[in-house]
Amino acid sequence: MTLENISCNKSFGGWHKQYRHDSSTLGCTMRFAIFLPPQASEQQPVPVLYWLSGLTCTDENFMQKAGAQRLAAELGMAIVAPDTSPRGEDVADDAAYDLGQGAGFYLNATQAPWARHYRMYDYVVQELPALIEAHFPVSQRRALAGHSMGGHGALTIGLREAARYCSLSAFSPISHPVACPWGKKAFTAYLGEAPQHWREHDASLLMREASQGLPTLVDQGLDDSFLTEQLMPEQLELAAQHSGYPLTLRRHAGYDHSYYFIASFIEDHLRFHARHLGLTG
Ligand SMILES: N[C@@H](CCC(=O)N[C@@H](CSC=O)C(=O)NCC(=O)O)C(=O)O
Repeated sequence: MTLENISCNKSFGGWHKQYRHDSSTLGCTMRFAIFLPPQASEQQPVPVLYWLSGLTCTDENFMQKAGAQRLAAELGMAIVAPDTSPRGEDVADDAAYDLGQGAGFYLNATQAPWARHYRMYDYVVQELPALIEAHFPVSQRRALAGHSMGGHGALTIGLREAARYCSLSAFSPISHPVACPWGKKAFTAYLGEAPQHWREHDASLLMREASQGLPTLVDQGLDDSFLTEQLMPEQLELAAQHSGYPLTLRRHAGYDHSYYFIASFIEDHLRFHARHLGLTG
């Protein structure tokens, strides 16, 4: 598998780099970003936090706006940020911001015209970590986090693939997509109209049935314009209470849906993951 390096910037003693590669899972060329802390070496492979971004994002939003590099460098944690969908002229798309390119919803589509390329679940779970672990000085200790659509991705993937991760976190996740407009629209297009095929992509439904769980931190701003109609964190909370899932859900007065909110609390998420990745006590 060939990786093409397209940018390289020193940051807090480590390196922020972007790469392009041909994805066999998605059938297109993909871009991702990686932050490697100064500690990373073949002798000392470091654990990795995978960050899944939200609607309209690329690999760049988190890396440029969240302000995670200083602490990741201190903790000795790599961060990988993939794109949010397959990309390219021959990849199906939609004019709306919440479907198609930039809106992959971290699932494997089953419906035409999406099924050919939209396989972000397999890309995030299998292809990307295999690529990262083969080419960079990182260990197989992984954590998963994300924002909004990416929070939905982090929670649903972590709930279904618990053996692959040490911890999960999310900012403002789409917590109950089977019941919100973003989720219903995307799931109808990608998975078809039958809601029984949607269940395994709904964090609240998965959490409700979970028999064991990963330590999970969720932060939600109370001035988020998407809170009531799209995000529904209370459904996640009810599900965790039902199954005894180890969820910590925090609500923050005055914060909205933006990266200003993420930047305000990213330190807590990195320290939370560092504990569960074995970097700190
Ligand atoms: N109405 C906006 C919607 C796009 C938006 O708010 N995107 C969020 C994620 S929303 C859920 O997944 C985001 O992270 N944007 C990028 C950023 O850098 O802030 C629109 O039309 O764009």
